[in-house]
Amino acid sequence: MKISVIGTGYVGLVSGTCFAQMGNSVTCVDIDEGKIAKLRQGIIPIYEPGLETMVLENHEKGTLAFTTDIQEAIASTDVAFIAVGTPMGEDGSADLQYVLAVAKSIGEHMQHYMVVVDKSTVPVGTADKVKAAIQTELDKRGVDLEFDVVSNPEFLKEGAAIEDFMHPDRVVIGAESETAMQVMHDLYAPFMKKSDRFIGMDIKSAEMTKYAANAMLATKISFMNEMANICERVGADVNKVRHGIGSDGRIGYSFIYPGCGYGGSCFPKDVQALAKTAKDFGYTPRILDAVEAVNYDQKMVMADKVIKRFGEELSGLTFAVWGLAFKPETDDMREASSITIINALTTRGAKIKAYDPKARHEAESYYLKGNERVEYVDSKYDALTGADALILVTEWQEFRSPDFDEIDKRLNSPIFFDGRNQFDKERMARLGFEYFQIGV
Ligand SMILES: NC(=O)C1=CN([C@@H]2O[C@H](COP(=O)(O)OP(=O)(O)OC[C@H]3O[C@@H](n4cnc5c(N)ncnc54)[C@H](O)[C@@H]3O)[C@@H](O)[C@H]2O)C=CC1
Ligand SMILES: O=C(O)[C@H]1O[C@H](OP(=O)(O)OP(=O)(O)OC[C@H]2O[C@@H](n3ccc(=O)[nH]c3=O)[C@H](O)[C@@H]2O)[C@H](O)[C@@H](O)[C@@H]1O
Repeated sequence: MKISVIGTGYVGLVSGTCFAQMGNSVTCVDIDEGKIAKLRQGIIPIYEPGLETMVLENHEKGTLAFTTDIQEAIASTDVAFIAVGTPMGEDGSADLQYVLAVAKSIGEHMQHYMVVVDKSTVPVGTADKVKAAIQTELDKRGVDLEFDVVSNPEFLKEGAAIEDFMHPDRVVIGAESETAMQVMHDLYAPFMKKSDRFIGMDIKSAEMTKYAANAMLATKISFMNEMANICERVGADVNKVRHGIGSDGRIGYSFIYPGCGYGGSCFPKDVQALAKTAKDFGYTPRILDAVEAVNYDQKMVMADKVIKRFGEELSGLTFAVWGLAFKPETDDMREASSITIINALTTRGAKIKAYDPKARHEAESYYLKGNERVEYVDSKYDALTGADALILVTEWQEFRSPDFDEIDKRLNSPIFFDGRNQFDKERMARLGFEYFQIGV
């Protein structure tokens, strides 16, 4: 099939590349000229395992093209995906301006029947708005063209995006017409050779499915963080409790890791957007509000432990921070807990020596830009030299079996704050560390 993917970010670039990998002819469109110029030169603007090789291969083969010209891209397109951002607006709702701008452009340039697929995460009812925006432009042009708008929420995780897209748990499609449903089934069939995991439904339910999935996952995390905070106060160990409850198949082990809060571009904004939708429709979403409130506080838990140990005034102290990205295997720092922790400590006068395998550029150029108390270093051990304690924020694999002698040697004293509960507290005590975890 001939496919256009409009919006070449984490979702658009991964989706477009995976569709090309399956033999489709794909054009990725973006308004960011710098991004498109880089991609044309074979420079991948984000870090995502496995993505670079696949982009380069398909770009060379001619199955994956990049452009800023939406008119050219959709001229011969069967299916156009909208994969632009839906950031959080000031009142918590999803900002649809980018989605509707793309819909308008599609209406301005469409030449034949097309399936327009909304892959961005959007509130229930957005497909109707997309349809109306396209129709308005067609009416202005005085042309009578048929098109279908379909909802196809994306469930990939950053850091495992290629794997998730190539082997999806499910493909959810909300469509009104049989033709569109069939087109989407044909497009995704190669990704579901083992078993058909295609779930067709009405559009509103598909839109809602995306928010329900993210809200459920965020709820599991906030629930577990709340259990951790209770464990800590009553003298229990949340790591043992996690094992104890995860073994129940009804609960399961996934997404019950306590930590210093969830970040990323999706859970924080999607939980709040769903809560806003609920309120707009007259329902008070008590669970969603609590999930968000627990997470807001959780991002401060590690900084609070540092403050409790060293005092409110941190001038003259230096802390090594391992991990800046919101999770391992990505350079994405949107809503990362590291931002809250670092800002809380530097506001109290501390200096930070930070190391992240991939997110340094994002931190330096955007998310911690201007914070002159942060120094970036090129290795995890360099961060420790002369520091008063180590704070682990993101559990990259290279932090899992560190050389504890080296940590001990380089730190002023062996004090370790572990925001992702990576180590056994008895072992850390034997190694001579003053070791702080979450929920223990
Ligand atoms: N990042 C993730 O892991 C996931 C994101 N999503 C959802 O997918 C959507 C996209 O998210 P990301 O890929 O993270 O966003 P992103 O911010 O990485 O990328 C969005 C891209 O759209 C481009 N864009 C904006 N307006 C445009 C226009 N009029 N024409 C062409 N390009 C335009 C931007 O320049 C940017 O490159 C969001 O709704 C998000 O909630 C869904 C599942 C996973
Ligand atoms: O809509 C989206 O954008 C995506 O949001 C999440 O994916 P992502 O944000 O990339 O990463 P996750 O692996 O879900 O992690 C999110 C945050 O939760 C935290 N987390 C995760 C799991 C856990 O047990 N505990 C925990 O604190 C992570 O550290 C991270 O900060 C969902 O997992 C995807 O299915 C969804 O498509």
